[in-house]
Amino acid sequence: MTEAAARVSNWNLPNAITVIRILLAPLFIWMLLADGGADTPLRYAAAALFIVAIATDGIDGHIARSRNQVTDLGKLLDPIADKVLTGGALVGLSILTELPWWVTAVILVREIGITVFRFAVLSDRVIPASRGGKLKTLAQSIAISLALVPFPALFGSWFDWVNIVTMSIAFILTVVTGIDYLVQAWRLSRAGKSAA
Ligand SMILES: O=P(O)(O)OC[C@H](O)CO
Repeated sequence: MTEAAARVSNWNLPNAITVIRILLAPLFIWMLLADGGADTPLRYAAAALFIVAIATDGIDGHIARSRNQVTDLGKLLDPIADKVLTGGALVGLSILTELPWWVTAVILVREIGITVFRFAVLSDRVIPASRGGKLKTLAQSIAISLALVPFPALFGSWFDWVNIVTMSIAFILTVVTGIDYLVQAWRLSRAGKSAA
């Protein structure tokens, strides 16, 4: 744990917002699947809840920095909250057959992999989200938000292409930033071996 982060209490507003984001995920997934994904008010409500919950990602980080309430717990929990929400949405969309399972599987393997990596090195250091990781989460959030609102039913099937393009960008960024973390992990393990 870093010394500065160790002095700040974990009981603070930014961490509370992050925990609320995690707790909202099961409700969101239930709302998405309850009507079988049909174009009903519940589907729109699920999309709205996802957008509000994922938007707080920037808010908790901003509050933490502006109030000097950055904690190691927050650095660890924040990416987990994002992954619970985005992962839940991707699994939900695949269950509804609106997104191929292989896309969801590759993204989940990357997201779970980096989380395991974060916990594996926890005794040495906390690995915060990289710039690339933040950009990837933004791209995923946009792609998933667009996929959750049944835009093709509203505006026509050309909107399917908007979904394919935005999800492809999110997918590529997910894989590229995942490889970047793998390189980091490899460098860390080499540094550890040469220090031993
Ligand atoms: O790619 P990660 O695991 O660093 O996650 C990035 C975070 O979700 C950004 O808030």
